[in-house]
Amino acid sequence: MSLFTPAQRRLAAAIAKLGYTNPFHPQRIEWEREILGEEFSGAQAVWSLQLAATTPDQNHARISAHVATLVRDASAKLEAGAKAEPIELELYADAVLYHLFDEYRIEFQQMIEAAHAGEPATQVRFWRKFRDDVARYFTPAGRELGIGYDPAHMLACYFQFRRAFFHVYFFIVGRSPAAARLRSMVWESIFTHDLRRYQRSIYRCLGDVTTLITGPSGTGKELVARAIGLSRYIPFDEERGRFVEDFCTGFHPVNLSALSPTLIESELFGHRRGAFTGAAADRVGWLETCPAHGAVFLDEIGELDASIQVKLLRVLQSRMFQRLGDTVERRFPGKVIAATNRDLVAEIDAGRFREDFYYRLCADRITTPTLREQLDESPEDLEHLLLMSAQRVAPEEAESLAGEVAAWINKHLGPRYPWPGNVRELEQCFRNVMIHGAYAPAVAAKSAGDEWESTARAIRGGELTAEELLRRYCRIVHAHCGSYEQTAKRTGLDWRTVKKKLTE
Ligand SMILES: Nc1ncnc2c1ncn2[C@@H]1O[C@H](COP(=O)(O)OP(=O)(O)OP(=O)(O)O)[C@@H](O)[C@H]1O
Repeated sequence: MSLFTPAQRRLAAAIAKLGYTNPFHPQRIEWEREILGEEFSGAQAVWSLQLAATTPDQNHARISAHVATLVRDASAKLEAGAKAEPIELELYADAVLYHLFDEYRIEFQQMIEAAHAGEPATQVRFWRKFRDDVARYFTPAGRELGIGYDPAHMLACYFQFRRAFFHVYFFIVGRSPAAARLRSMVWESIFTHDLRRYQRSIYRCLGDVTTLITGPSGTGKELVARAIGLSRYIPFDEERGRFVEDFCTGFHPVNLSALSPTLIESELFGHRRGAFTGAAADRVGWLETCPAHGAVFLDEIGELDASIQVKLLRVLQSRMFQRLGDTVERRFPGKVIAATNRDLVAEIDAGRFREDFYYRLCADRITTPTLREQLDESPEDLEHLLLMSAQRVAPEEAESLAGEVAAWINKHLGPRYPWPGNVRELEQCFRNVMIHGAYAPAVAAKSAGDEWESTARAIRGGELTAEELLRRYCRIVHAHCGSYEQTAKRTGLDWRTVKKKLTE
């Protein structure tokens, strides 16, 4: 007896693909469409938070119902003693994994929300039930099917997927392809592009890989770092029925530009009493307190003193460090996430950033898009982001408040305003308009806007030479991107040419 009907087999094959797809990649929508055929509804190109949505996403609920029926039918056959081909068992296992993830979605979500409200997120009350469910599907009527599975690892992976989804979906807002690419990149940074391989083996070592986030100020680099840091794999201890660490306590941001070199060293490496003037007692640094499954976030890494770059290079290379004034070798067990709005390539060129250090940082790179870039692709994101701000302060009248601020922006700043301070500036603009009924942009912002207006006028009048046009275009793009590297990428020029155009 075959485990599936031909239609079920097709469904199981599609589910196996959907279950392992990056949920923030447009491919996911294609699989959903393939599975649901005429039942598919909606035309969203990418999956993003619908702040003003009145109807929930129906596709997911429909697929879940199909998978539940498929799993129920197949497991009943297996319980009745049906034999299945290895390929069928593989498809069955994938469908069960998808189904169980769905079944426990709410429990995981509740754990995450409770953790954000201050409760420890280690104890798993539903562990025994989960383990029994897994056994029921994978050893029907006590029969070994030969499907290799470890319920504790499954639980750890499920919790990680749920956390990653939560931190990426609910916090990185925007419907533009640029925002979608960012969410997709963050997901890859957590799970790689091959989720099966990640679950099999890579989950053990991804903490050794440093993530470097670059992008202009106010574009969400810390948001991205937090999403990655709070979504690390945390093993589940089945003896004690709890996760070995609390994910909420595993993210340590250190703003390197706010501290003197000595303080940075002391914050990161710790010190011994008397190591420097003012070191009255021993101090344990972040590299030492960071849990094995946590992360230290080094913000503004481009500002780091050369002598500390050397020390950190050693940590990234060998994972070993010493407290200031101490000779004992200690091990850093966590992950490093670094961010900068500086153009590190230009910094290397200027002799301010070590090349060898850069190559230790750049194994996993993520670039955050400017707000202008997002609005160029999806102008309605302005209102969407304003809605996010409005919901924080006045949820009951968020839509009208966001609409009012959007109208003010369109009237007074115009739809082409460059937003040099990015989403952070938009948030400040929102507050200013809400409080004072107006917002005055900074001088730099105005001049970037003026540059655009005067260039547009000159183009319309056919007044510019090709040289001057390129120079001005580079200046406008640079005002949006904030770095030579990004400007070069956007314009297709070499970054040295960009630099020359900007300084001519
Ligand atoms: N895509 C986004 N979705 C939602 N909020 C965002 C997004 N990008 C930025 N923000 C918000 O903008 C503000 C600034 O973000 P964040 O501090 O992460 O920026 P940053 O790039 O680290 O800035 P800096 O380089 O100045 O440290 C935060 O309130 C953050 O929540």
